[in-house]
Amino acid sequence: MTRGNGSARGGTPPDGDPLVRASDLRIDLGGTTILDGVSLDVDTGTFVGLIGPNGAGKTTLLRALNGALTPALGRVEVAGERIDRLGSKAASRLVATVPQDTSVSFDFDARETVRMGRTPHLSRFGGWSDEDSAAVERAMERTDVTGLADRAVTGLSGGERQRVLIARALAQATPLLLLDEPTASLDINHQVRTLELVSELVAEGKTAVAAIHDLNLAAHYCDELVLLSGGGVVAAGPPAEVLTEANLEGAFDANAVVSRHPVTGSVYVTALPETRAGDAEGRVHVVGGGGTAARHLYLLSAAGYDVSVGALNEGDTDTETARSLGVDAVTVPPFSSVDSAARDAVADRIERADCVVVADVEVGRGNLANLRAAADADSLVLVEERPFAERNYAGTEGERAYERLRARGTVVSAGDVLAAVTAAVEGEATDATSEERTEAREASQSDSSAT
Ligand SMILES: Nc1ncnc2c1ncn2[C@@H]1O[C@H](COP(=O)(O)OP(=O)(O)OP(=O)(O)O)[C@@H](O)[C@H]1O
Repeated sequence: MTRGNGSARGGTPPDGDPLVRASDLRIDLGGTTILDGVSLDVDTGTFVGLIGPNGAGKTTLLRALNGALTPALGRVEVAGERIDRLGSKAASRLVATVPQDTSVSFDFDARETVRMGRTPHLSRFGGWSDEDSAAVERAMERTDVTGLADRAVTGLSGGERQRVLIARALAQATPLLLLDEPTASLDINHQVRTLELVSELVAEGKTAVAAIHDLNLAAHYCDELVLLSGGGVVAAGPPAEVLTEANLEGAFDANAVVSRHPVTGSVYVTALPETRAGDAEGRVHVVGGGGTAARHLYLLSAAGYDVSVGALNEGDTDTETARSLGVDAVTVPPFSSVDSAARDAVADRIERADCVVVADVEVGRGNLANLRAAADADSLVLVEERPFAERNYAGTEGERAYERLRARGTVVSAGDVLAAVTAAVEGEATDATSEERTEAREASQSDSSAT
């Protein structure tokens, strides 16, 4: 992107330039360098999320972007203007900030607080126009604080006060909106409503930069993320490029699994608790799919078992979980059925396993090969969250295969899998006799060869 030479007119950057350009910033506070070598371009009409661990410098960067802090090196331009060289009124027409700390010392009511947002637009004589009043009422409606208008802000809850301060920033009608932890004190409904509102404003042409701790909200709502850590930018770009397991481990020192949210499709981060690898010994193969195996893969791996899973389709959430846990996954391409190579690979895993777990899978054609293969297991644990009798698989091949497994496996609920596997691996018998196992295996083999 080339740099323009012209200066801003009415909050618009010179042609083709980003609205915000921070170049090679170094920021020192209290004699310590907090950020160094930080550069950031934010195009008009984008919603950028600043993420990073506590103390990474998100607030510090926002304060540099609004001109409250002057960098030791580098510069911040908003709409082509050096923000630290503008007078406060001119800067306040370009940038509105919703601070992290919403405590206020003044005893205004909510409407008066929102009206403060209009100050940079008032004439020298303080004339108050219909447009100013309309901007205040509109900002209060959009942040759902009209009902609080006459309440003293000091008497509002933290979340209510935060929404009033967002309204004040909206009333300021600036091209750039900076928000420091805008959802920190909000209930789940107002978290979503606030970020939906920011998204709407961005769709209408505003530009927003927000420090957001909740990585999943950030991934869902922001166009781009900037990951700060160790005094600099570790990664920047679309959420899927920034929220990788390697980046999260490097920046947060956290063990996290990155997948897609099953409902929204957004990148989804699950932080896993710090687990010391358990000392369980043995091999466990899991049959799953569609997320049914994920929890078992995690718990069995954490317990110390050598875990394999499959066959799964590439792209299945269980495949992604297996990959991030380092679990051996037998896979086939998306939407493909289990081919002979995968069948052999699964048979090999099952033969070597001390126990096979069949997750609460859909019993149907997609899993038929896996269910039949599981019949060869010496020790079998079946997970049933819904009673089998309530499922309507009457007469299908899947049901026949599954019934054979049931005849010889231990049926448990999802929470009991680890205990059942441990009992099985340590040699405590499943509730089927060896005679039943042999019969089931023979029936399974004759069934397989018939199809
Ligand atoms: N006035 C100051 N003097 C010295 N150090 C400061 C000052 N203000 C902030 N810091 C330090 O700068 C670092 C960055 O702080 P900052 O508040 O920007 O981080 P943050 O990423 O917003 O953190 P959090 O997620 O906890 O809100 C911290 O180590 C903080 O202690």
